[in-house]
Amino acid sequence: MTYISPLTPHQQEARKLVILGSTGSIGCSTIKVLAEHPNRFEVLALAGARNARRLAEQAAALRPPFLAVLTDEVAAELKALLPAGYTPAILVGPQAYVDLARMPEADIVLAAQVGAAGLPPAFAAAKAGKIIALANKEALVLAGHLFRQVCHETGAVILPVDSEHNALFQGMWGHDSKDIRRLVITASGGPFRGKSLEDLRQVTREQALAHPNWSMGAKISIDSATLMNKGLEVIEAFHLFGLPLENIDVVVHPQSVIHSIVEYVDRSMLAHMGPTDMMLPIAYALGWPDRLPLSLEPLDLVALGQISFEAPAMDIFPCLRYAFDALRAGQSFPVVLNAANEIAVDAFLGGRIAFLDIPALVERALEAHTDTDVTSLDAILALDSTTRATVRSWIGN
Ligand SMILES: NC(=O)C1=CN([C@@H]2O[C@H](COP(=O)(O)OP(=O)(O)OC[C@H]3O[C@@H](n4cnc5c(N)ncnc54)[C@H](OP(=O)(O)O)[C@@H]3O)[C@@H](O)[C@H]2O)C=CC1
Ligand SMILES: CC(=O)[C@@H](O)[C@H](O)COP(=O)(O)O
Ligand SMILES: [Mn+2]
Repeated sequence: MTYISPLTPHQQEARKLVILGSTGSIGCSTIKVLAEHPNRFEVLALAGARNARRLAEQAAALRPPFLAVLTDEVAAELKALLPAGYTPAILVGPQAYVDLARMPEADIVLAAQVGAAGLPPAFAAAKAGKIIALANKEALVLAGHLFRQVCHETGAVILPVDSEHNALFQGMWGHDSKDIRRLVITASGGPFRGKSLEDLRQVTREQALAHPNWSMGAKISIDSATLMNKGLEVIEAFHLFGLPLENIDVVVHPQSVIHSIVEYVDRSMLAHMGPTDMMLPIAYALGWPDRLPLSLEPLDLVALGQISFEAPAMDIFPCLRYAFDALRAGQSFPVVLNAANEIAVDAFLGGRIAFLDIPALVERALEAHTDTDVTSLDAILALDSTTRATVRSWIGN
């Protein structure tokens, strides 16, 4: 397995962090974790994209020497918002994220940008042999096969932040892979669990964004509503943990208090339970192999009363099935799946297509595709780009 840490336990020196996507939902939860452990971490860099105001607030509190944003306009806005006397270097554009991800001084890169834009920096961190606290699941969906090879070559370590994978990692830690029979990824079922296809024709953007248990960014919230999030997570688990796809299952667990389950060869199952708060997996990844205390409210089991499980309704939410199919069909299919999904989700959020057009566009893109070579980052990014253009042309924008 590629995720054995080179760090010694109970390391005393402050770990130097680069936080990519600091202005997002995961980024903000990360900053709350840091506030509870000010002496354990030193922030070298914070990177947002367009939210200059939030980045300025974070930077004013943490004073990192480097900041990054997507455009010159946002950089100018950011500069004007910084406190007097604090003059960090402000880097601009996609290359800035790559440069920060491979900074020699950095111990850990937290990769929390949304979408395929997160791939080049996460890949640069892997090539530079960093410890990567990975929230950006899309990076593994597109290039999991390349990460595996690069981590092996450079000694880079991927510590999963995605709650299910972090839970699985906790259940696998200390075990040889021959001890593990099956990984069971839990799914909330999203805001439309139990709905019929007829019901789904009518749903609005606001209904789709209203996740029953988690507060998250817009794109992943829509992915949860279509079950594409769970599909992406199956592909993520496949690459992270190296088990055959047949040994990875999904079960709907509407309460989202069991974050995932490891089944061992003797058929015992270890379920990871905890509050539905991303501070928990973030702190585990940043502190690993130590476990950092957090001031979260405990899970009140008596108040919770009951937990339940059911099979995912793949006939109503076919995106989950498309992800399994894409992984079986060949290495380039998940790239197409992801690109089509990103364009479709963006169009849905922009009011240009209906909810059920998301799975329809993904299916059409997969059907139109024949397997191509994706053995380099450039080839992956090229396929990502052409798929986006094709799906945009279908939508008509
Ligand atoms: N939120 C959650 O609870 C979970 C999230 N994840 C994964 O973590 C990642 C982040 O999710 P989340 O925090 O919810 O997303 P958000 O939309 O809340 O935040 C996205 C972050 O990425 C930045 N960003 C947006 N576009 C670009 C771009 N083109 N280039 C560089 N940076 C960009 C945003 O900057 P700005 O806002 O400044 O424009 C922001 O910092 C996703 O891959 C998601 O699947 C995984 C598990 C749980
Ligand atoms: C918090 C987290 O990790 C999300 O990926 C979450 O799992 C989304 O919920 P769903 O189970 O509804 O996709
Ligand atoms: Mn998840």
